[in-house]
Amino acid sequence: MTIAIRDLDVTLGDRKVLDGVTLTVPAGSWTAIIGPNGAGKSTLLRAILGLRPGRGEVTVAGTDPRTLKPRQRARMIAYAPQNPGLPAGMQVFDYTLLGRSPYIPHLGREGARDRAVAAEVLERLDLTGLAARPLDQLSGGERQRVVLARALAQQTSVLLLDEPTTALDIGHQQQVMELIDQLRLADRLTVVTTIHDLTLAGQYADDLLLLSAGRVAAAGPPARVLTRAAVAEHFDARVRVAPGVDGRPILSLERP
Ligand SMILES: Nc1ncnc2c1ncn2[C@@H]1O[C@H](COP(=O)(O)OP(=O)(O)OP(=O)(O)O)[C@@H](O)[C@H]1O
Repeated sequence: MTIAIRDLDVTLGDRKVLDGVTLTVPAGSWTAIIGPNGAGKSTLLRAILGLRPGRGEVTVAGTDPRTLKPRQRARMIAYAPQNPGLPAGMQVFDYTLLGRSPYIPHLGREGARDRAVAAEVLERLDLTGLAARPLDQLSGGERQRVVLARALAQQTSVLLLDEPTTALDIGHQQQVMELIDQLRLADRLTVVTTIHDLTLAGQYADDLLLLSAGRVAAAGPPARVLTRAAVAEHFDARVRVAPGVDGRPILSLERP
């Protein structure tokens, strides 16, 4: 499913948080939204979900998500927020099963297939051993993977992930990014993630969108967007940028 945004303005309170944002994410591709704190990255993800009113065009597979009922939307788009409120006391397995809600009839119960999907997702995220653990007894990184598990259990064609790797150790970062990439290739998922680790973003995404103060500062393949000058200008950081083995940029901080 292709995501298309044209000239999107979003105002929150009295601030214009997104200003004339245009973005196309072709079906089956991965775009990472990067930018400094407060640039509008999470707001843009929520706009793709149809949860941020704004002026301009937003479509997912030709449909404006703002016109969808929550259940319809949840069958099309899965969203893993940055810091979701987790129901304390609920077990990991039951929380993951919530991802199946859009497929369970009203007043109905989940079926064997729903339980199988939840179990499989937990297995792929290395969480099977935690299935019976209450959510309030998880580490930050475990919690983050459980939120992703719930989103993956929705089995949608579009996956929106807000900072999916921030709390993860390097091994789990790699595992999560590889898993997202495998799912994308196997099921032709369209993926949009916000991400602060610029090298990680550049290693996995087809395209990067650099937001700065609500505007698109640069967009395109990682090597074109992640330049020393752009990082200096928009993040106020000094970095060295070198091409990795596959030509994708590797950034390292330089001490001033
Ligand atoms: N409900 C709101 N009302 C008013 N301003 C808001 C609201 N939500 C977010 N903002 C402001 O909008 C701007 C963009 O916020 P957003 O969360 O989209 O940034 P971000 O790029 O995801 O930041 P970060 O990297 O820190 O997560 C920020 O300045 C924030 O303070």
